Amino acid sequence: MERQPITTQTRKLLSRHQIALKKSLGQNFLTDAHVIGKIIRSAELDRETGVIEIGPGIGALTEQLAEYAGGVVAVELDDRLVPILREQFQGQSRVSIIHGDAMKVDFRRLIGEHLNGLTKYAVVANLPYYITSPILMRLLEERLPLTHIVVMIQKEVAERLRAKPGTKDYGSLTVAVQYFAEVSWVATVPRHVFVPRPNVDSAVVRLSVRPKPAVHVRDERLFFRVVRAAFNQRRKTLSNALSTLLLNGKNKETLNRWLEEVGIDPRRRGETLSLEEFARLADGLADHLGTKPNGSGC
Ligand SMILES: C[S@@+](CC[C@H](N)C(=O)[O-])C[C@H]1O[C@@H](n2cnc3c(N)ncnc32)[C@H](O)[C@@H]1O
Repeated sequence: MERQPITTQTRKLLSRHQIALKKSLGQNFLTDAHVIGKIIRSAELDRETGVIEIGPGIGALTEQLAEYAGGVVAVELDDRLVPILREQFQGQSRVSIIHGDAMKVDFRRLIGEHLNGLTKYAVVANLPYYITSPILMRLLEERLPLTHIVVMIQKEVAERLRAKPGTKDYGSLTVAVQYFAEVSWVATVPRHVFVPRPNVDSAVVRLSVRPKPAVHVRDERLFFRVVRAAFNQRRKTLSNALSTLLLNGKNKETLNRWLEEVGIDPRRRGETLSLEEFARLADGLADHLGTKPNGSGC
């Protein structure tokens, strides 16, 4: 019922401002109030929660975030949309519109400047799909004070985030995201609720950020190097994939012995390893290669 008005509103607004949407900026605007409702409910907002929104577009989601959250900082890259947003939220002290690139802005500073005094922080967004993986990794790796992230992303990528070992969707993004957060599926979203309609279906997922990573590792950098190496050459055995990376292909026998020491069969493929096994493997290798203090991961 409510779909028609939002679609009409969106089209009218864009045409009034003579804005042709840019595919290169991932501009597919959400026009379904029910889907917006699902995102909002999953975000569990209250007046103590500050929200960072990435890519507010013309503000359909922003409006609802402002209704329920204690404050909203919305970061939009397209300079044609920023004045429309500023006009729309004029006089609403809880909403700050920032013109900037979500891959570059200093989120910690935005929280300090615009969401000061709130006690919880979340990211809620219908993401521009071309930055999905790097922005999620950025948000998680920087260890921002976020309790959760609720995002609409391409369904295919959402499947990768929640994948289990040994499946085709399981990859380095899965391991990295599940290391930092617990992933839950909120909703599958068909392509027809967007203007313009994208070529793929979408999904809303919630990442509940873990107070501590899912597994303890002694050298986080090495852990992520091992994960990347294992998936870079998915069809290779661990023995082959890791010896290329860690030992320039030399000393495969030594590496096999190290793998066996931690109870991992060198003939296995990396894509079959659970997070716990990757952690055990990385810690075992750290014993032989030396460790570095834990710092930024991937
Ligand atoms: C999928 S649309 C979502 C729009 C709106 N939130 C909605 O749900 O209808 C993505 C938005 O992100 C903006 N965007 C694209 N790249 C961005 C970036 N690097 N930083 C911030 N915003 C970006 C686009 O201009 C667009 O407004």
